[in-house]
Amino acid sequence: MSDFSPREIVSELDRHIIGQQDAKRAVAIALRNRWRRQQLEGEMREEVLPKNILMIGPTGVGKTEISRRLAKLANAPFIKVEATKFTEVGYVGRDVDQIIRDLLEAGISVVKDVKRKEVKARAQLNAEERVVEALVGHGASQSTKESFRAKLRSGELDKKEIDIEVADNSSGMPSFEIPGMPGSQVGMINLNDMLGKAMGGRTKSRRVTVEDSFELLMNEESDKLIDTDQIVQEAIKLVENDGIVFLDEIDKICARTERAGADVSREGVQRDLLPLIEGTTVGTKYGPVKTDHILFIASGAFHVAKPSDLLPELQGRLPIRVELRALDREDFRRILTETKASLVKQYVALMATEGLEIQFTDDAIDAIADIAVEVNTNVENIGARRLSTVMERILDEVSFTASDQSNQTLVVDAAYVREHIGDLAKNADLSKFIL
Ligand SMILES: Nc1ncnc2c1ncn2[C@@H]1O[C@H](COP(=O)(O)OP(=O)(O)OP(=O)(O)O)[C@@H](O)[C@H]1O
Repeated sequence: MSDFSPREIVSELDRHIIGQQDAKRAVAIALRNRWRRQQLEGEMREEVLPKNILMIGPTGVGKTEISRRLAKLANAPFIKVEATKFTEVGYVGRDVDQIIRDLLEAGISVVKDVKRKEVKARAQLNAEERVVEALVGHGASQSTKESFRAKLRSGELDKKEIDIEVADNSSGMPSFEIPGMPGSQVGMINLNDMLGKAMGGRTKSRRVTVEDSFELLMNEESDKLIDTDQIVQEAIKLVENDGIVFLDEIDKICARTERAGADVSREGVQRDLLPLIEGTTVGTKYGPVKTDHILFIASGAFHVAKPSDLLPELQGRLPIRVELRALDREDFRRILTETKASLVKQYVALMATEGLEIQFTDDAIDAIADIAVEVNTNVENIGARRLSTVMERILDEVSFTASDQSNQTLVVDAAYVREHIGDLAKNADLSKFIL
């Protein structure tokens, strides 16, 4: 859990996302409130529920990005789910609880990463010991071992091939799921695990170079040092207290009174989601997970349906409303140049690996922003996502030829941009396919 103040959270988000201050502010408060809750004791701590957020705004303006960055900042487990996934044909009560199971898997990865880092130094030593043994054999004297260890550390032996024993995870047995049974993973017997344990963990011998053996052995050694049960317990706690679920396209599961039929299932989805948001306990193969304090960020364009079309109970559970505005030309300019890993910076860095220096002039940035606005207006407004397709098109040729252009400099100016987009942007039919 991070102890950033709301102001610090916003300024951290500012490095990646242009504008949308209201949304940044709302998520910053939500995150800080979680920290505040953790400082409370006893009953009060349980009583304080998260103030879930409803983000309203067109596609591609930063709704997901803000939430994802927030989760990263807090090292919180995060998943994005399309609410409409549950209205697809064949839905028949598809398990919304799966959201929480997936979130727990995300939580387990977060905890595992942290633990792996903690034990890295020890795992490294253990892995080294195994490589030395593979090189000199069990019976070798301490002094032989030491001299090989020194050679190993100097990288002298990197290319030498050795045989190592690693765990054999392929049991030859296909894993299976029980189709049509929601929640079938709960308590499902994992045959692979069972067989693995019964046989005391099988190993197989592999011939690899010293260099490659390290990664294999490091993973194995760090997993040995980490207590799996402890990881699961910590992950469950992390998910319950810090988990964030991003529910996209919530407006698409609003029931519109005039079209009954298909909407029955939509309202059904809202009803299914409600307990998760209100707080329930979901069974997972690792144990029960309480959802009371998980933060839900719902989002939608709400072009047709309005937030007031949601079930009243759901409206009540999404008390914080923030609007994200459509992006304009100036925003596009700033997204291209000011964000930490902007597309422009990414292309410059990629081409630099080939020894080709690319310089974007100011008027090139203007031109790219203009084209993105043009195509968004004429074809379909997909927000900042348009920048990726436009940039890809402009740099298509140089991406192909960069390998033959080392030690050169390419200046991308407005003329270059126009030349490589040509009339595409003006031709709505063509742009539909290419941009
Ligand atoms: N305001 C912004 N600043 C910087 N980058 C942005 C901004 N808005 C969008 N982007 C970029 O555009 C892409 C799409 O944005 P994002 O996934 O946040 O869309 P969204 O608003 O969640 O839309 P949808 O509801 O369709 O998922 C991302 O790669 C993101 O980095």
